[in-house]
Amino acid sequence: MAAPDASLVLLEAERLALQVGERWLCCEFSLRLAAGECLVLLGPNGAGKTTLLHTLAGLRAPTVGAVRLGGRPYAEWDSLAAARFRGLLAQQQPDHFSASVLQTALIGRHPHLGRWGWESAADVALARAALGELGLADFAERDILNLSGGERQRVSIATLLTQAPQLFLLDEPTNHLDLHYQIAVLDLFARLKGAGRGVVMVLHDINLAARFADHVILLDGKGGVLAGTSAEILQAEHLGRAFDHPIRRLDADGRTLFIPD
Ligand SMILES: Nc1ncnc2c1ncn2[C@@H]1O[C@H](COP(=O)(O)OP(=O)(O)OP(=O)(O)O)[C@@H](O)[C@H]1O
Repeated sequence: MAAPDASLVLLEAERLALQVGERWLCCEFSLRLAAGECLVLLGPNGAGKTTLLHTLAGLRAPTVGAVRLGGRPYAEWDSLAAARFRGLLAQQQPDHFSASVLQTALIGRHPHLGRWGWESAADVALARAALGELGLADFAERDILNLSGGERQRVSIATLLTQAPQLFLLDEPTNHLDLHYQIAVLDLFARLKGAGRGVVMVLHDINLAARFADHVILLDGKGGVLAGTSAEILQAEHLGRAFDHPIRRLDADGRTLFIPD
């Protein structure tokens, strides 16, 4: 794999603040994600993680401040070019119609297709390879309406891999996944990060955040934000305050673990 070009800034947010209705989800903060880095968004239910992720994805405008993708505001991006640069794994997949797993994974190629929109043999090969990465090689002809929750989540991740963006924005990527696939999926994104991609993900598991994050943004659900390196933010005191529950830090075999008291 090529060494990451850390000088390439994939995503920046400057003096960002977000409001929904009358409520401020977060006060002003800034972030900068370079190629080869992983940022994890943490916080209690309703704190604003998905809203922040969607703002970083350019799906909604910030209330205050600016977001830049690859150095340019979203307004200066053509939507297809932006879809080739950043891809979003949404929290839920609204499936209304039958489609095969392979057809679904191929949706990831849409931003790359030419004028007539036909997928080539190379596109199909990419989709099949992505399904293989997620342990779905034998699922290509299955109907997405008949999959288990974890299988459907893996198809969504395969679709995002098929899209092959520079920057991955993941809303709870471990949703519905068993222990094996939680680690397998996060290891996969760690490898992509090592190859120079960027990763921003919402997680609920503090220990997975400790294992995979370089940077953390911790929302406390009352408008407060802590942003910094993983070591700076993942401290029992900060976490306990944000989650409104005492949390203890344990160090075992060179690993840090956080457990609720
Ligand atoms: N369009 C909207 N109008 C009003 N309130 C909204 C809107 N969108 C989101 N909210 C509220 O904003 C808050 C933040 O929602 P968000 O989905 O970003 O939280 P979250 O941190 O991702 O939560 P969870 O951990 O439960 O997924 C919630 O209280 C939600 O009800």
